[in-house]
Amino acid sequence: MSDLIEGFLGKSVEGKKSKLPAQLDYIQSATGLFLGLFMWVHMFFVSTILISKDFMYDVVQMLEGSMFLKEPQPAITSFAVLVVSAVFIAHGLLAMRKLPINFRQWQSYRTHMGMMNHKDTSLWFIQAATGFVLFFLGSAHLAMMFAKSHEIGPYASADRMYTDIMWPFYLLLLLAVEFHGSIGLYRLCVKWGWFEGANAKETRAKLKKLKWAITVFFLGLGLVTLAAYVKIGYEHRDNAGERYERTSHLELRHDGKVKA
Ligand code: HEM
Ligand code: HEM
Repeated sequence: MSDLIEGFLGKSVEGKKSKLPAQLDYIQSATGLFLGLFMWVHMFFVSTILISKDFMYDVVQMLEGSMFLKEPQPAITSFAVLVVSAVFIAHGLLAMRKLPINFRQWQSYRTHMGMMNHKDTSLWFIQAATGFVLFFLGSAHLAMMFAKSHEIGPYASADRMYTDIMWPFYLLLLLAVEFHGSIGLYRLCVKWGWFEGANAKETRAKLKKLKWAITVFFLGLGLVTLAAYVKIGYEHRDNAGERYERTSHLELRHDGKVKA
């Protein structure tokens, strides 16, 4: 009954407003923070190809449990994808509350943005637009990684980029996620007053510089990594589909021994 009254009047029987919007905002920030930090770790894993094919191969095997299991299990990757997807979906659903949903709201936002000419308001626009792109491309990537977790490796990933012509998809995803993620983390710091210190204005200027440095670093790293996969895919084009074999046969086994 009390739900019904609140549903009609927007207030509880005692006249209090629901705490739910604030709680939803909190969950949105927490999921955003998780995804933002996950993407940093993810970019380091993916860019191991820049060190060597063997190194990327070893890292993939390790993430598939080679240190503990007799045989590496790609199902572990699929499980990790499910966990990340759950957070991704929760974040996307909650974020949708913030998007202008009809022409009137959209017009009003644009007018305010133009009149205020305030950089942080314009940043929100970039975040909403890149979030919309991520909704499609991010979901497709996660579905692909879930279904093809056994096809991750120096050759399998590179063949996907070049022979399966997935590099334009990854280029768009990379641009969207890097801008969205670093703007998001910056906005999180401002929103919750993290690292505020004595002079909030000064901190905001510093945070903004840091945000740009992080965007440039991860975008640069991502582009070089993408180029490396495309190059390997191009060189491997006549043997696309063939799996990578380690060049040196030193391998750390699940029992802790080194196999030659
Ligand atoms: C389904 C795809 C996604 C959509 C639709 C989406 C959309 C949004 C929107 C509209 C906001 C601004 C919310 C506000 O003004 O309060 C936001 C915030 C944020 N997003 Fe996303 N996003 C998505 C995926 C991601 C991913 C993959 C990351 C990781 C890089 C991420 C990280 C963040 C962060 C850190 C925030 C700041 C949270 C806050 O202000 O409370 N998002 N997202
Ligand atoms: C547990 C979940 C995830 C796994 C296992 C995973 C795995 C991978 C792998 C193996 C690649 C290399 C290319 C390939 O083999 O196709 C890759 C690239 C990429 N992923 Fe993910 N990914 C995950 C989540 C995400 C999420 C949530 C996003 C952002 C929405 C994302 C964005 C990207 C981007 C932008 C690239 C290209 C990076 C570059 O070339 O520099 N990934 N991912």
